[in-house]
Amino acid sequence: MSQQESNDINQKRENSFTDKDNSEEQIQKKLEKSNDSQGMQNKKEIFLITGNKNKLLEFQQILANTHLELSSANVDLPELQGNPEEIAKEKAMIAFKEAKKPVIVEDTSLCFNAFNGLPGPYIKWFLQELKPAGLHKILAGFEDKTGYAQCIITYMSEELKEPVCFVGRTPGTIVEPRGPQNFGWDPIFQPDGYDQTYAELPKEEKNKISHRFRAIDKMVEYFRQ
Ligand SMILES: O=c1[nH]c(=O)c2ncn([C@@H]3O[C@H](COP(=O)(O)OP(=O)(O)OP(=O)(O)O)[C@@H](O)[C@H]3O)c2[nH]1
Ligand SMILES: [Mg+2]
Repeated sequence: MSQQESNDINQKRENSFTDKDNSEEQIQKKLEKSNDSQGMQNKKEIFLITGNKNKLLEFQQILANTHLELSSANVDLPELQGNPEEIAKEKAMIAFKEAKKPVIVEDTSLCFNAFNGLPGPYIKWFLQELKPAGLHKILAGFEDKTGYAQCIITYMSEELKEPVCFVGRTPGTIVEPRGPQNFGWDPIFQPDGYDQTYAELPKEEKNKISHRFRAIDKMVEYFRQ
């Protein structure tokens, strides 16, 4: 990477922390507030930074009966380009630098096999412009409608040289939208073995088989040791 490219990336990071809702001061306030929820005993605290309310809700539901106690801060972290693991690791490094304490972040991909894994980590921007129905339509010219949902949770702390990743994948098919439209691409993702989409499934069912559940399960094991 050239010096200029490296400067540009650093500038992008600086800018993302000086947006009006995301100034360094605002972020520090949010992070300090989250420290108030400490003081739990016999439970290990994990600190999640995400700007996505629905993700946070699923984390809370899935972790409810585990030895992990979740606290969180609502910050939409910058995401650089790269493959899903690179993006997730970089996101964790930025989060750790800001939080100055052990932190987890999560990055979700929706991958189409006909597109060799794209849109992948860029699904957020595709979804924003095309909506779930348009996402299904872009596969019209392809016979293969299969894909997978992937969640990468990344943990970073002072003891680690680099972030640790926990990857969860759920295979499925991209279908016409069915079910409530309140969470992302849930209405177009039908997991293998089910005739309902993520959106149509009761939340308890989604949380037993989802990409997020599978990644969280690996993380819970890691923290048990
Ligand atoms: O139907 C869905 N079921 C899910 O289980 C799910 N998990 C994430 N998403 C969406 O996929 C994109 C990921 O981007 P993403 O990982 O960068 O998330 P984000 O930017 O919203 O939050 P964060 O990065 O602050 O944590 C965003 O559009 C999310 O809304 C989901 N949609
Ligand atoms: Mg994001």
